[in-house]
Amino acid sequence: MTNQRPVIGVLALQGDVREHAAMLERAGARAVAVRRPEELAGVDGLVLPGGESTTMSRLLGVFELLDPLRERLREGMPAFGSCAGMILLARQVLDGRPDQEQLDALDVVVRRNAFGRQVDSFEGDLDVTGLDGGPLHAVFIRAPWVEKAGDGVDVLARIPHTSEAGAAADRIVAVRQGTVLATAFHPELTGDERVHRLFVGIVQET
Ligand SMILES: NC(=O)CC[C@H](N)C(=O)O
Repeated sequence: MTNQRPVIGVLALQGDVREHAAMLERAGARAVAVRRPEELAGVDGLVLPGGESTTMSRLLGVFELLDPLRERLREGMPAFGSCAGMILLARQVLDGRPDQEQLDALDVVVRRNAFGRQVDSFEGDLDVTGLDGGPLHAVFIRAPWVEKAGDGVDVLARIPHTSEAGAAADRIVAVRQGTVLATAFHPELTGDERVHRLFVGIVQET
């Protein structure tokens, strides 16, 4: 579907739905909210925003989206998960709730609230593979990190070695596996739509 304006859904159960939609529009897509299976059926790709992965996992069940979403991901629908969205897309979560559901669309193990309770939120500049135009300013909010990535997963960004990084230095915070993209941070909050552009490009190529 190269060169067309793709229709990209934003999972609208929780989180920065409007912000993601605005960034997608700026990046050349048409954004629609997805809350029902019929809405999911009509999109070319899906953004899963941040929020609380335990709650979002429960709401996916309540809104009867869990099976249709798994099915579309299995069929290759492109998806971009930010923060809690990254957790949902992962194969496995550490420090999650035993009953939280995984979509298993990314061959990664993520650690929830990985940066520790003292570090609720922080910001920093990251080099992200595939983004032109210099480092990306990234906002982390009770963020996960990728503890382990499978062979088919491209690591796009890691926490840099700085004096304050401590045990977080080198941790993986952005990944791509085929048509599935995920960031531990919130690119919808900084006014820089490069990550959304990358995702719109993935959808157009699919
Ligand atoms: N900003 C976020 O999405 C936070 C994620 C949240 N800590 C979770 O476990 O799902």
